[in-house]
Amino acid sequence: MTNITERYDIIIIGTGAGGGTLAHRLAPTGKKILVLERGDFLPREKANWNPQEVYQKHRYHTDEQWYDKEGKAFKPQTGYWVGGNTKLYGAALIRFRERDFEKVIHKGGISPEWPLKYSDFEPYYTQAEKLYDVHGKQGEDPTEPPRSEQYPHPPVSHEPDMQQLADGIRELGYYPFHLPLGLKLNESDRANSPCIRCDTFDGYPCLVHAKADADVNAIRPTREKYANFTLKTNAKVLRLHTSESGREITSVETEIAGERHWFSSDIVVVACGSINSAVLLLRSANDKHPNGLANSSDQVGRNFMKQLETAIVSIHLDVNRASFQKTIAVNDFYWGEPDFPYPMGMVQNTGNVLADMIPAEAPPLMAPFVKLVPHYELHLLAERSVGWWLQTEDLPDPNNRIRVVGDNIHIDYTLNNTEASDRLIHRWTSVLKSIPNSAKHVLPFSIYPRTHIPEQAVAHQCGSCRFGTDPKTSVLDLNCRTHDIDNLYVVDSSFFPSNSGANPTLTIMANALRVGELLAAELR
Ligand SMILES: Cc1cc2nc3c(=O)[nH]c(=O)nc-3n(C[C@H](O)[C@H](O)[C@H](O)COP(=O)(O)OP(=O)(O)OC[C@H]3O[C@@H](n4cnc5c(N)ncnc54)[C@H](O)[C@@H]3O)c2cc1C
Repeated sequence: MTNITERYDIIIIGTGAGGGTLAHRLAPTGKKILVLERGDFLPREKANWNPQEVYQKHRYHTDEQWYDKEGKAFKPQTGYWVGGNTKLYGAALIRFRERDFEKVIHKGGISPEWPLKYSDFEPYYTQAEKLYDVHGKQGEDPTEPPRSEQYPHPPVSHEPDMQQLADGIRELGYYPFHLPLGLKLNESDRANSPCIRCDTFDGYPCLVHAKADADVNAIRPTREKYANFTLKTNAKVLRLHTSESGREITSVETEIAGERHWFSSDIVVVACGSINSAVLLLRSANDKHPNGLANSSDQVGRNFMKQLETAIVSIHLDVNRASFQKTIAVNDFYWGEPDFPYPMGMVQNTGNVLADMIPAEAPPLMAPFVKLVPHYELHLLAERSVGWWLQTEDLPDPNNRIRVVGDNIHIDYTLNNTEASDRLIHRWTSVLKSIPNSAKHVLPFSIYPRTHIPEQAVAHQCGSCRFGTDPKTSVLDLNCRTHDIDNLYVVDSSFFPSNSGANPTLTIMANALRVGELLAAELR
């Protein structure tokens, strides 16, 4: 028998893009909200911007060990903080394309139709862009979906060397556009701008809190303003318990400072990120739900996706003087090209390549070189680099799944749709090689080492509890409520039926605002 420590109207587990945004949306209802977050506030310290600490020592990643499909242990590149993975994200906040919500034939299979369409998400994309300070420019990207409003902020400008590169790409007939980014930048008043356009952005926490993340933009302002909002940090939820009928969650078992607490509420929202949400449901198995909570369909944990990701570095003779390099994106190959009529994905800058990042991220082609050269040469290499990030949609496969074995988390994942990704790498490399020599960075003998992003990079994780109308093939209904348990919701990247080739987080935030509106009406 458990003693309920405290009772609330709603409990939200996790403070990332899903949970943090939902909490922000629901606080004005005046309902008693408890947010449980296993991490702490990420410390503000000089190490936030230290590439050695961040990229080589993984200072802000968990020490946990997970297991791949062969049972081999690996350290996941994920962090447990207030704000979740948005503390470290690159803040590229981009809408899915209209066709991403439809059934799409890929070279490697089928990306299924979503039960809701772009038009259902559009108003919430608009709200999410405002909440997360998105800077962008309409009319540059030929694949962009219709918008009801302009971007809330002007695009983040290209610095001169990046502008030259964008011009060179455009001269070839492509459409480079300003990457939509969530940050607090005022380019017309740089002296008072919170964002200083630094070279430590993508993958780094922001020391000056100028990145628009779920901690700074959602959780902190909510905590300051609303007395009905309670945040407990270092509060790891271990298990959800149900009533005898199995139809309601009756308590949320949580470990805080080594002690067990049981909280209860009318509504419980799981927002632990796609992997940990599935893990929590699976770990909470009981007599009524022997395969895990909300898992009568055997779909919890399945259809896990994370995109095919490749980093390419172009190295040139001239120094790249740009301080904040993550500004260019290209979608010309998003839906394929005439002789490859299948989606290939998106290209964007990675942000800066710094000397201390190279040993950690060294592409195979560079690895032997990196071992041999002293730091000074690495520095010369880094300052002549431009980083590119290529991402291609992976397709839902029931065998790509999250499992819990004993206490351990297993990620059974096999890459698919690889031909489309290979094609994108090949095409982008050929574009870089063809940029007219007038573009400062590109010389005929530029080299293009690349690395496939490995399994431990689970940044774009999604899809382990997909939403749908059929309880036999989906875990959540269209409101992200579990089909099996009346007061249980999952509001994070888990709900995606497919992944798209775009970055996932704006869609996670928009969905949290959509579900928040429904819950606010229900709680009234
Ligand atoms: C280096 C990096 C760069 C990225 N760049 C981009 C980008 O440019 N654009 C983009 O769109 N996306 C980017 N992403 C991905 C983005 O961060 C995620 O899509 C997003 O954070 C997912 O939101 P979420 O709410 O699903 O999960 P998360 O943000 O991971 O939040 C989950 C939260 O739940 C908490 N939690 C987990 N388990 C428990 C538990 N048992 N009890 C209590 N709390 C728990 C976690 O601590 C965390 O706070 C990037 C990610 C990384 C790591």
